Order: sequence, then structure tokens, then C-alpha cells
Amino acid sequence: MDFAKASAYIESLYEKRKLSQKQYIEDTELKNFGPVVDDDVARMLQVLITMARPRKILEIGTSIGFSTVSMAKAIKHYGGTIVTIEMDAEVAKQAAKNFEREGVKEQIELRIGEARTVTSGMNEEFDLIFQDVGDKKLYGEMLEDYIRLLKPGGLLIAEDTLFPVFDFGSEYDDLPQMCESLDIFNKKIADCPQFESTLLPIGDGLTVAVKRTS
Ligand SMILES: C[S@@+](CC[C@H](N)C(=O)[O-])C[C@H]1O[C@@H](n2cnc3c(N)ncnc32)[C@H](O)[C@@H]1O
Repeated sequence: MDFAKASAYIESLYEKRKLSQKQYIEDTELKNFGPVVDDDVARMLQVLITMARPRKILEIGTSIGFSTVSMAKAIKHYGGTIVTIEMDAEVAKQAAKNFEREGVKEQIELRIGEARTVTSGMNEEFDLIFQDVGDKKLYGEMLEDYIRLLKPGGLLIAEDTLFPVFDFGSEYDDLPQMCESLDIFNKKIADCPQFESTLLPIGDGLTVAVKRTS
């Protein structure tokens, strides 16, 4: 299959959607921020949320909040909530402005801080965790924390997991380390007895894992 052709066709089908990554970035004042998910990933998050109806979502890595807003628009229909964690205070401030602009600020609690530090102090349980943190080492290092924080039957979704097989050129200085960290995570989750999982070739690779109930 020609993936570029398939992707262009799929995007043409959804171009009338109100929330698009391009428009969201254009509407954002701040211009220097961590990359946000592609439209196909935003749609997949919305499909999974509409199907699983998670009451409580935890997102690691907010940036300007495109994925957060995409998820918030899906949970707004039934009254779910999102806790999202971002370390960069300036970027978080912009995300908060975007939540207000998009009419979803009531659904979202933004916690500013380092992801591992914030999650290690958490005792609450979540129905869905979306891992999209910039520091890719944390994917594997936080897996135990996610098992603790996820309810049985809960979803762990992780973005960027096909980095190990992408040809990025010189886009990222620390690419070899990022790829190594993501490869470690991919192997851990594939072998993890607590999860049923797969890796979808959308966005930069999207891992979808369900925590087993027994
Ligand atoms: C890929 S971006 C998130 C994009 C966002 N999920 C979206 O699609 O709209 C990753 C973010 O993780 C943040 N980050 C990096 N290391 C972090 C850490 N240790 N704790 C919390 N946030 C971190 C970065 O500042 C960056 O904004």
C-alpha cells in the first residue's frame, strides 16, 4: 500500500472537521513549543474515548494542549475529566489560554511540574493514560507507575512509539537516545503480562494497550 496516498485520502475525508492541528497552531500565540499530535492521532483518541467512555484521563506532556483539547471535546458529552501534566510553565500558560478559547477549561486540570514527581504523589486511579512526554526515557521508566494508576480495563495510549524505525534526518539532536528509550518501552509493553497491546502506524506510531482485568 502507498501510505502517503492513503494518508492524503483519509485527511481529505476529514478536512471539514472543526478542530484541526493546523488551525489550532495558527490560533496559538506562542510559537515555540513541543510538537503536538497529528490529526489522525487526535481522531483515534476521540474514537477510543467515545468507545470506552473514560471518566478520568491522565495526560503526560501537554505542550499547547492540542491532544488535551481533542480528548476534552470527546469527554464533554458525558462529563469526564482530564488531568494533564506539563513541566514548562510558559507552554502550560499558553495551554490554559487555549483550553479557555476552545470552551473546555472546565473539563481539564493542568498540573505544572515534572511528570515523575507529580505522578509519584498521586493516589487516584485513571481510566485512560495518554503518554506523550518529551523526555522519552520516561516511557519505560514510568510504566510501573502507570500500572499502579490505571484501573483494570483501563487504556494506556502512547505516542511516538515508531520513532525507532523512522528516518528523521537531523530533526532531533538526541534522536539515537530517544529511539533507544522508545525501543525499550515497546519491548516492555509487548512482553508485559498486565497489558493486551498493539502498535498502530498512525501519527509517529501509537501504542494502544488495555490493562487486563485478571
Ligand atoms: C510532544 S509534547 C506534548 C504534545 C501534546 N500532547 C499535544 O499533542 O498537544 C511533549 C511535552 O512534554 C513536556 N515535557 C518534557 N519532559 C517533561 C517532564 N519530565 N515532565 C513533564 N513534562 C515534560 C515538554 O515540555 C513538551 O511540552
